[in-house]
Amino acid sequence: MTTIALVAHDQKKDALVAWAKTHEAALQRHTLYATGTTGGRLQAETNLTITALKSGPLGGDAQLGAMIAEGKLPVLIFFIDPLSAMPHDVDVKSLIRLAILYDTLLAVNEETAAAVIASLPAT
Ligand SMILES: O=C(CO)COP(=O)(O)O
Repeated sequence: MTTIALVAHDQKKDALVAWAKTHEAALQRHTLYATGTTGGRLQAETNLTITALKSGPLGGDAQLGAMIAEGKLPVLIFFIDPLSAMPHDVDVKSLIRLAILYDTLLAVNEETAAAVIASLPAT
């Protein structure tokens, strides 16, 4: 069982929910976290059990960054919107920076996320 965080910007939330439905059986074997709005969507639209943190712009990205820094989050699936300006751009950059710094498995699109999930031990 691996701890995984699922995060999507607004324009990518439909894609993440669809991806999570496709990979629901695999995701169920792991401990799941999400930022607030992403987590709410996943809780409403899948059968996954998810701990929802604060919404990204209100500190959710920072909470995930802290988990990474503390060695508590080895996998981050983060569907980033490359076409919209974000009020919390510094938080987004910080989260990505910490994921790189701590050698976190980081997926930013469906294909990479599928490969990451497939690489995790099932138990
Ligand atoms: O803003 C986010 C990531 O940067 C995601 O936050 P929400 O899931 O609360 O929309």
